[in-house]
Amino acid sequence: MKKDTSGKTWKDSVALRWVVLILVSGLMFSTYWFQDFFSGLKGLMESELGFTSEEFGRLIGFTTIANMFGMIIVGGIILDKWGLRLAGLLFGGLAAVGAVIVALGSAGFFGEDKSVMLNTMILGRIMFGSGLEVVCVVCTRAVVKWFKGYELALAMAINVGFGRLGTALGMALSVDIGKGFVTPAISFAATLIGLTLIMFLIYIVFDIKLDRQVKGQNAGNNLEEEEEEDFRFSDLIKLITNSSFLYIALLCVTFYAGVFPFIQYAPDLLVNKFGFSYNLPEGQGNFILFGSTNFGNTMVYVGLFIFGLAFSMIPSKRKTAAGKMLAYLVIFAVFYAAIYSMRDTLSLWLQNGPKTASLIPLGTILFTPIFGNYVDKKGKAASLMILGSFLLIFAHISLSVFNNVILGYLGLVSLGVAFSLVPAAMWPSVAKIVAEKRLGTAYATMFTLQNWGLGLFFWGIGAVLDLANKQNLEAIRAGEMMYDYTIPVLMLVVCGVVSIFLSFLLKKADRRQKYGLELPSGQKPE
Ligand SMILES: NCCCC[C@H](NC(=O)[C@@H](N)CC(=O)O)C(=O)O
Repeated sequence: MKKDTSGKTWKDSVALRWVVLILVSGLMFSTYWFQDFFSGLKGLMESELGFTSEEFGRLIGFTTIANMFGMIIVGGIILDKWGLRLAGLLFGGLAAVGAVIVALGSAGFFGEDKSVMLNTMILGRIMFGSGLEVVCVVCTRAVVKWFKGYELALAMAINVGFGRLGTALGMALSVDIGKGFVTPAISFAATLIGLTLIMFLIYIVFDIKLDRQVKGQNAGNNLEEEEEEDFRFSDLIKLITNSSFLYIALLCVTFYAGVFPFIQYAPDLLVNKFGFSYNLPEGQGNFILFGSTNFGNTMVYVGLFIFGLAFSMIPSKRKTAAGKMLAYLVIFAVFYAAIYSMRDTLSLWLQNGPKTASLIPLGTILFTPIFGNYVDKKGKAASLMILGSFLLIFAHISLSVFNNVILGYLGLVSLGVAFSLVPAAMWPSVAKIVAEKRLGTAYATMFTLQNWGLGLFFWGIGAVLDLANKQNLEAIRAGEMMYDYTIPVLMLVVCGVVSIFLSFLLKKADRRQKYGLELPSGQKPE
């Protein structure tokens, strides 16, 4: 093979970096899809499989169990020892096998008794959940490896954006994909993980090449290879005794416990509380599905939108003010035309529970990079976490105690904004508090704690829902009454209140410890 003597590596090429980002983000897309798509199927799981709300909650809650007891730490250690290629394959594979077991369990492959079906599906979800979180850490590491020194914050936001897209599409389309049945929707979601594992295999080829190039460069320049530090328990102790890290880790638990579990129940809440539907009227509103008459139009809009976006991203030095204005104009016009031409479809979508709820993660794809950019340029990360926690409280109050659909929409919007603000401010702040070589340990610790909150509320909302509606369960199952979601959602207000408290403590600790969380990226406190 010819030796590259240019001194450049594949990560110095913009095009190759973005190809790598797409290849790696595939696994984020499919695992987030599988994590969240059950939310659109809750009604169907009750009517087809006979699951209660508690059983639905148990099924999604158990996804976190292995992670609560150290699976992510084990994954982190394996990642340190074997590298991200093997760890990605191993944990991506585990997620895929778990997903297949869920699909087989739901089809009655292991037995048609309800408890056998539920337990085998739970087993599959536990395996899937163990893979999911380590996959998230592997993807973050891969993005850092290729984008450090380049567009790291943007790449991270886009990587999480792929995950959110998976969540949104999984929620919105699973009922249509299943065509009234649970198993086809699960099989589709499991197949997605398999397909994106193939994308990861292609990524491995790129990764091997980069490693060889870097090794060659280092040998040529007589440089030592940059060693990443392995996971150490002493690091963990150091981390949790750092008050800023402790507050941000606890905030990660309470904030995400108020969001991810809610998303699993949001479509069902909209159906039961505000009279939304689970299904669209026959043959209408599915413009996004392949083969529909509007598919061509949609693709034209998507193409133009990408063109505008790409043009606006050309560095300002190489672009005139008029060019910049033109790019924004293209984006705005395409957006307006798309919304206008899809108005009939959209009004149908806004009466459908899963599709309306999917707008929460969909909105974050746009807003997270915008807030991320604000944090990079202006700082104020701790203050934005306070604001995000406040919006979380507003969202849950307006979706629980009031019975007004407009307030309900406002609640969903503020939840979407909070879900963009806090992650955009939180994850770069962790990188300010923790030294880069300890970031792997920091993420693994935060995700482990986070899984305790998630597990509790994934299950807890379903269990409290059954409990609060105990007198009417028979009538609800017979379709004569609706679930009352007031108490389960009101519980989540507590998550918002504790989050505000923690973000204030974080801001105060940062003033003392001087990590510069309120300052723009790269600026250090005096
Ligand atoms: N660079 C870190 C990105 C984390 C994004 C964050 N994901 C999580 O918190 C995961 N533990 C959740 C999961 O995988 O289910 C997010 O905002 O999605």
